[in-house]
Amino acid sequence: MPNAPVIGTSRPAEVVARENGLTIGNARKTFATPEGGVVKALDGVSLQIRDGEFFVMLGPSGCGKTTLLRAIAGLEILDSGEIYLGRDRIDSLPAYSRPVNTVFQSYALFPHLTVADNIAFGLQMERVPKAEIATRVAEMMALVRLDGLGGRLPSQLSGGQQQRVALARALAKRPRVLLLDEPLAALDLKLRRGMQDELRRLQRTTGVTFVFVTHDQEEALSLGDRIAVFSNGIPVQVGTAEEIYERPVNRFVADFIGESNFLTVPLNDEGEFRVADGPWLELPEPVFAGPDGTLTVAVRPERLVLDGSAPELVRGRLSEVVYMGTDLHVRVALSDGTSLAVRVSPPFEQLSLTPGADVVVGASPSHLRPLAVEL
Ligand SMILES: Nc1ncnc2c1ncn2[C@@H]1O[C@H](COP(=O)(O)OP(=O)(O)OP(=O)(O)O)[C@@H](O)[C@H]1O
Repeated sequence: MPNAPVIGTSRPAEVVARENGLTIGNARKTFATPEGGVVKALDGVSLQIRDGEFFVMLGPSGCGKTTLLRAIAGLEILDSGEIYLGRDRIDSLPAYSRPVNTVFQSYALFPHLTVADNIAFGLQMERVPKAEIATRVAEMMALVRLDGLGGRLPSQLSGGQQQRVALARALAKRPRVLLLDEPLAALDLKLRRGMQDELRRLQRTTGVTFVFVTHDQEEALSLGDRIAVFSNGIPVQVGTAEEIYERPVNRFVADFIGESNFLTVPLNDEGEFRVADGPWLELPEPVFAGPDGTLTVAVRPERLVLDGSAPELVRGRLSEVVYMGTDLHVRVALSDGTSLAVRVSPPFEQLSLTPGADVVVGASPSHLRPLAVEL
């Protein structure tokens, strides 16, 4: 009965997950520092990256992103943990026999080889037949829009074009996973934005799984199907750009991605909170208060309003109003001495927002994010 429905599965979820994508299980890596100390670069990382996904690893400098990328590539050996590609365990394979390829920030092109020869290099090493190499090089040059530049040396190309050669070279071997370590960091802002569009297009066209490391949160939000935010050697949150921006799991994520107001608020017996001398409000979701009876609520400046269009959060006095063209950056001083950042979008002319004016700050409950107490 080939078409009989399959009802349920007795296989554990992790076994099913491992059949596809890239699975990292409890990866640990420490380094001895020259000063005689020890750094935990990876402190028990578990991640499931899906086939054909644009996956971004984001975090501040030193949080372990590059170490994990290098471990996937085989350039770093884990102290413990496992890496699977589909059902195959790859963490004990030498780098050259893993079906992954890496693009570095430095491009690492061969300066004495032409663009076409740079792209062909890996294929020649694998003894791919000549005719096949020629076809694939032409295909790759078209893919990264470098037609006509095959005879040039890297030094005769712009930074953006060199980066395209590096991408073409890495994709020519048709890896299952392409690892990208801050590949756009050396480009100026405008070129960088252009290359981000290009990378998304390349990823969609080829269907290759991209694992992309960056410390630039805007880049991460614009590129990633999903993003892992790293801190101190572990991913603290994994989710879509929207999930991470709108529902950060803790203060670190709320602070690292975008801008947030962090309000320390008391909680009463009814489970309500208030900001400074504002009205008592219901919590949008139940959260435990810290030992001192307070909790932290995060709210984005652009989610606060001054025009009465959302329920009152607190009253205050404008202490600063900065005109930024597309919006106003405003600070509101509260009775308890704290100050709130608020972004006001146009039209703001009727609101008569001048320093010293009394204002009512409003917020919809769904935009208030109580943060779990960090133990
Ligand atoms: N070969 C090494 N020897 C000693 N310490 C290392 C080595 N490689 C990395 N580290 C340390 O391990 C930690 C994680 O480094 P890693 O390069 O993975 O961070 P990162 O998040 O990629 O940072 P960046 O964005 O600055 O590259 C850092 O504290 C770093 O100093």
